Amino acid sequence: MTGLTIENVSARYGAAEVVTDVTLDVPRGDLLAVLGPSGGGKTTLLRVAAGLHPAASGRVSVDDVIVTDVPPERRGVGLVPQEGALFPHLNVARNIGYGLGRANRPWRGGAREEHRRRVEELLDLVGLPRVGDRKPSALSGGQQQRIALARALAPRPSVVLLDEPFSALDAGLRASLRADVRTLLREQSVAAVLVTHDQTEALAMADRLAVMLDGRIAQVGSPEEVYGRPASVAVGEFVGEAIVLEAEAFGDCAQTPLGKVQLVSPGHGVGRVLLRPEQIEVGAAPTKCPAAGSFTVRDTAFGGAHSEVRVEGMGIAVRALCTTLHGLQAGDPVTVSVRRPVPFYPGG
Ligand SMILES: Nc1ncnc2c1ncn2[C@@H]1O[C@H](COP(=O)(O)OP(=O)(O)OP(=O)(O)O)[C@@H](O)[C@H]1O
Repeated sequence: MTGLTIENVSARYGAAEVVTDVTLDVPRGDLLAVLGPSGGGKTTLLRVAAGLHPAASGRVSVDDVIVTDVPPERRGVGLVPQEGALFPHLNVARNIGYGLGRANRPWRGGAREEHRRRVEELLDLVGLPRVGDRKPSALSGGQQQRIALARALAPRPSVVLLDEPFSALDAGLRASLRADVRTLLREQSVAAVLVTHDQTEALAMADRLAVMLDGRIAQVGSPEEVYGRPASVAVGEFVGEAIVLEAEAFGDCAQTPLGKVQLVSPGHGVGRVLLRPEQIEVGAAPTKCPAAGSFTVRDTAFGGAHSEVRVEGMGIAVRALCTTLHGLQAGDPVTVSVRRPVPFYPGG
């Protein structure tokens, strides 16, 4: 199943290149999340894919057809922009109808009936069957984004591009809407690209995750790969909380302030390792003869499924996420170890 292919695409505003040599491939039914800091070029990349901004070089294909020079409405690409995407003066049905491209065209044969049926089908699809007559202002933020999605899906595109579609919604609504949208996009078998700077959203929704830093794709992989084996410290620090420690590697292991750690692939010499708070295991230290170089608890915070223990020692302070606090309290001596192998990045 082909979908969207972006090959060696660069894009500029005047002399400034903001997207550099990007290559990405999104099969139908898959969702690729593009995650990156503000100003990294994510929106510009989407606009190039949608045909709303010219590529300075490279090419864009939809279902194996090169569309780099095809106008937006003929590319088979739907766009769900950030908030405020609906026309306020049109009711919901007409907003969706706009996506069907009926503007200024006469009705012929059963076209009117067919159009009405498709709009109803789309309203059902996004779970809002009875709001066709309402104005967008009479809908909640989440409902408006569902309608924006229905409008994008109306002409049965091969590709749907979503530009921070949930950014205006509160956390609870966001979580439920993103699960619904994910299911819907998969059922419709479209190739979807979601642009976001929200790591949780990207990790939760993506089949594959691309991290975009300074206009370039710094890494593409499954969410687990990118989170667990970031290609660089910069990627690791952007995708989730990172603990970066000085290290000296000797083969499969490295010496760090948290003791000896196992490496995901062999390394040598000085550099850094990157780990996640849930990889740190904290245990009560023997009180009679505590080992030299042990750690003490700075503070704890019970958090239900995951509690937080902040420990300090050996000149560093780290935050560990644990499933239980084991009765630990501030000032308690503890031992600290690292679960699972960690990536090593050579260099001072
Ligand atoms: N119309 C424009 N004219 C000139 N420069 C622009 C224009 N739009 C964006 N830029 C610049 O291009 C760079 C990339 O912007 P872009 O909006 O693609 O980034 P982004 O990763 O989507 O950011 P955000 O997450 O804040 O939306 C930024 O430096 C931005 O200032």
